[in-house]
This record gives sequence, structure tokens and C-alpha cells, in this order.
Amino acid sequence: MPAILEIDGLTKSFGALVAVNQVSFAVEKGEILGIAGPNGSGKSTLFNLISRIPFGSDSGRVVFEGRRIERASDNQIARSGVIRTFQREAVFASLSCIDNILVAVEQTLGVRGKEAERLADEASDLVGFPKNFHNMPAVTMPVFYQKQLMLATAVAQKPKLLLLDEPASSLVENEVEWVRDTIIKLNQTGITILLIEHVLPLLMAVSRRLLVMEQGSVIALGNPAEVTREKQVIEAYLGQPV
Ligand SMILES: Nc1ncnc2c1ncn2[C@@H]1O[C@H](COP(=O)(O)OP(=O)(O)OP(=O)(O)O)[C@@H](O)[C@H]1O
Repeated sequence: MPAILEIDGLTKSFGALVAVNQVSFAVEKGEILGIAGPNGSGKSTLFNLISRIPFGSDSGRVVFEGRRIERASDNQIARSGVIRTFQREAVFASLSCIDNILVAVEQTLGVRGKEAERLADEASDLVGFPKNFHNMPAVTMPVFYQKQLMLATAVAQKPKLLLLDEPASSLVENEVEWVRDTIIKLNQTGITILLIEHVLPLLMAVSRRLLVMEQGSVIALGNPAEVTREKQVIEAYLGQPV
């Protein structure tokens, strides 16, 4: 499989702290690549650097579909097909649910009116967000539905590569099953997925390969079952074999 995303020597420091340190790896088109690692190991910062939301890298290259994007604007990156979600539910609280989706679609794709509504409906159906909630203020939605809305908003922007940052955090078991099933469904529509997750059974169930970070560096990358048996991964993250 050809690489859809190639990252080379990506680095970001906050003062003396090197949050992402010379990270290099490639993502194959069509795969789900899981990303694990202890708190503070640089996973979310890596997503920031790829999407440039809210900031880019100090140095290193990000190549998406053969084009350098590490100095492109966040909007250009989104328009090229790289869309991220956030660990915390990130919705515009004062807007209705449908307007959350429509604002993002207009911002990223420059599409309004009936075509934007069609994309919103299609994305809502795909992730299972109930369309009868569309006109409710996003702020009134329980956490699970805010997460669904955040995902529907991402999907409506027609991602080729979706960066999912802990989609299962603060969810209960049957909701985590929705996350798993939806990730698989989205991947089957052709979307390549990078998935940061602490819920290990979920990560293991959906990832074709697993990348593990520790203190800003990649310490393992490969077959999930093999990676989780590596001594350094057990010591840095798992505590004990899974
Ligand atoms: N904007 C920032 N300013 C200063 N330090 C930051 C900033 N963002 C992240 N950091 C630091 O960079 C390091 C990596 O943080 P990051 O959020 O990427 O880790 P993470 O692996 O996603 O952690 P978690 O699993 O807890 O979400 C941490 O030490 C964090 O405190």
C-alpha cells in the first residue's frame, strides 16, 4: 500500500520540554494506525503538528498525498483532506447541532445551502447522530451525543485522513462499542484513520498497526500483538503484558 502520510523528523518544544522529538513514520493509505503511550508522551501534540490546529512544528516534514503540508495553513490542510477531532468534546456550544456541522463544512469546503445540508445528513447517518437533534443547541447534548456531533462534523468535511484523539474517553462500555463500530465503518468507506486511544481493547481491536510513544519519541511501531509484547512498551506504558 502507498503512504498517504509521511512524517519525517517532526519536532516541537515548549521551552526546555521536547514534546515531540524527531518523530518519523508513514501511514499507509486505507489503514487504521493506533497510537498509544503514557500521559504526556506527545500524542495529542503530534496531531496538533499534523493539522496545525492550534500550532505547527518547529522542524521536520509532513507530506500528505505527496505534498509538503507542514507550512500550509490549518484551513488548507483541512481542505486537502486531513481532519482532526479533539480529546474533549469541541463543539460550538451556542450553536445548534446542525449549525456546528454546517459552519465547519462551509469553512473547510466552501460549500453552503442544500449541498452542505446533504453532507451534514450523510455524515450524521454514517456516525449514527440522530437527525432529530439537529436543531437542538449543542450545549444541551449529553457528552456521548457531543462526541457523535464532533465526529459527524469531522466526517461532513470529507476527510481522507481522520485524526481521532481519544474518541472513547469518558464513555461507558456500550458507547465504546459505538466508537469501535463507527471507526470500522468509516474506514470501510475509504477513510484512513490515525487513532489515539487509552482504551487498549478498542485500540487493539481496530488497529492494523500500533505506534507507541514515550517522552516525545516513537518507541515501537508494528503489529499490535507484537508491539504490546515488547519489553520497552510494557515498561513505558502497559505495566504488564496484555
Ligand atoms: N501548549 C502547550 N504548552 C506547553 N506544554 C505543552 C503544551 N501542549 C502540550 N504540552 C506538554 O507537552 C507534553 C506532551 O503533551 P501531549 O498532550 O501531547 O501528551 P499526550 O500523550 O497526548 O497525553 P495524554 O495521553 O494525557 O492526552 C506534555 O508534557 C504537556 O504538558
